[in-house]
Amino acid sequence: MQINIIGSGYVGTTVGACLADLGHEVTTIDIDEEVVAAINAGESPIHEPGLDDLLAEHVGESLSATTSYENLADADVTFLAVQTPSRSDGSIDTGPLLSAAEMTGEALRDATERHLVVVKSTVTPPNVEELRAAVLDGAGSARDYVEVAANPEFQREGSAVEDFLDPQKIVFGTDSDWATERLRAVYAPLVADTGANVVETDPETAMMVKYANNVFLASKISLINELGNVCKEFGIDAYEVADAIGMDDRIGERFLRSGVGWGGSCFPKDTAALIDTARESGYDPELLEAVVSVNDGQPDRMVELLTDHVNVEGRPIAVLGLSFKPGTGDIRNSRAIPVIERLDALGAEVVAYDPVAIDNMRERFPEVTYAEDAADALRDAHGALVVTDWDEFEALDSEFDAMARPVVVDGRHVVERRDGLTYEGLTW
Ligand SMILES: NC(=O)c1ccc[n+]([C@@H]2O[C@H](COP(=O)([O-])OP(=O)(O)OC[C@H]3O[C@@H](n4cnc5c(N)ncnc54)[C@H](O)[C@@H]3O)[C@@H](O)[C@H]2O)c1
Ligand SMILES: O=c1ccn([C@@H]2O[C@H](COP(=O)(O)OP(=O)(O)O[C@H]3O[C@H](CO)[C@@H](O)[C@H](O)[C@H]3O)[C@@H](O)[C@H]2O)c(=O)[nH]1
Repeated sequence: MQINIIGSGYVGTTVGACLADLGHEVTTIDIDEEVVAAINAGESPIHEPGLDDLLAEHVGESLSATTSYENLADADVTFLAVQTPSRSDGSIDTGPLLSAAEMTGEALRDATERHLVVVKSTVTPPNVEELRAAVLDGAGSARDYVEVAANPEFQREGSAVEDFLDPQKIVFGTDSDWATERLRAVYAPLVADTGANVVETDPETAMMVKYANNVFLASKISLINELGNVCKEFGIDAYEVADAIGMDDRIGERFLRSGVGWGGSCFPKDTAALIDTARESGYDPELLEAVVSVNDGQPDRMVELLTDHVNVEGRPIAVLGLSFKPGTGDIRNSRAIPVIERLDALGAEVVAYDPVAIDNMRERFPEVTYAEDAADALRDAHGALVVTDWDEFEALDSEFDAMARPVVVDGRHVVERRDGLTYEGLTW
């Protein structure tokens, strides 16, 4: 099939490369010329394991990128994978996506064959109608040839390629059998390969599934963090407790890693948007508000554990890990941001290190000192905070001996306790 993907960020680039890998002819379209040039050069515009290899294999063959919407109608399906960032009230800013939807509709004005526009971006159920209208209004007199569907994406950053090519479920939200058939055809090679579960429903329910999925996982982490905070009060190791409760398959062992909390471009944004949209509809989602509040408290708790041991004012303090999780350079809503802000407010001199995310964090905090490696950050530091669970932090050992005050607050359960090191786990 011929497929267009509008938006070549984390989702669009991964989905485009993976659909090309499944045998489709894919064109990715982005308004950012640098992003388009990178893809056409076979280089991923983002750090995502496996993506460079897929681009190198398929660019110039079945995958190409452009800034032009001109030939959209030549394809069978157009996916919209444009950003939907949070506004300060928690609602999502659908502006960029609506504008892409309108441009897509306009590009289909001369369509003479049916075309399916699929929303892959995450939008709340009430936003679906707005998007439908934007595409169809854009299409004008060709509107009868165009239909809008939803196909939310469940990939995680750091394992996006693997997640897309081996999904636990695929969700089709459509208004007609024709649209369902078209989505089935897009995913047919993947379903044949993996036997993935396919959920077929309407577009609004499909988007609610996406929100419920993310908010459930964020709540699970906040619950284990709350339990972990109580464990810490009693001198109990929350990881031992989590291992035990995870044996109950009604609870499950995954997503029970307590610590400094959830960040990223999705959990914070999606939780805030669901709270906002529920409130707008007249329902007050108290539990979800508590889920956010527990998460917001963890970075401060981490800094407090350090200040229980050392005076940070005017002293170099190492912050290890800046991305919101390992395997990505993405710092959107990384827990490192409130940690650095808190240290800064206390007058500490932050020395930060991350294997991938330094350039991104430098834009956010240009005044922070960035170290070459973890050993460099730890040298002469009066304390260290481990914020991201990069594998390389597990191997740290004698590097702690070079600290001026060997105190480590571990927010991710990665550092080994050792003689001569004052070690504080956040929830253990
Ligand atoms: N990041 C993830 O892992 C993930 C996973 C599942 C779902 N989602 C959802 O997918 C959507 C996209 O997220 P992302 O992280 O890929 O965003 P992103 O910011 O990485 O990428 C968005 C891209 O869209 C481009 N763009 C903006 N307006 C455009 C237009 N009019 N025409 C063409 N391109 C345009 C931007 O230049 C950018 O490259 C969001 O709704 C997000 O919630 C993200
Ligand atoms: O036990 C855990 C698991 C995760 N996290 C944190 O939770 C955040 C999110 O992690 P993860 O879900 O692995 O990464 P994302 O790339 O944000 O993926 C989530 O958000 C995506 C965007 O919507 C969805 O597609 C995915 O299914 C969903 O897992 C990160 O800060 C993790 O450090 C924990 O603190 N403890």
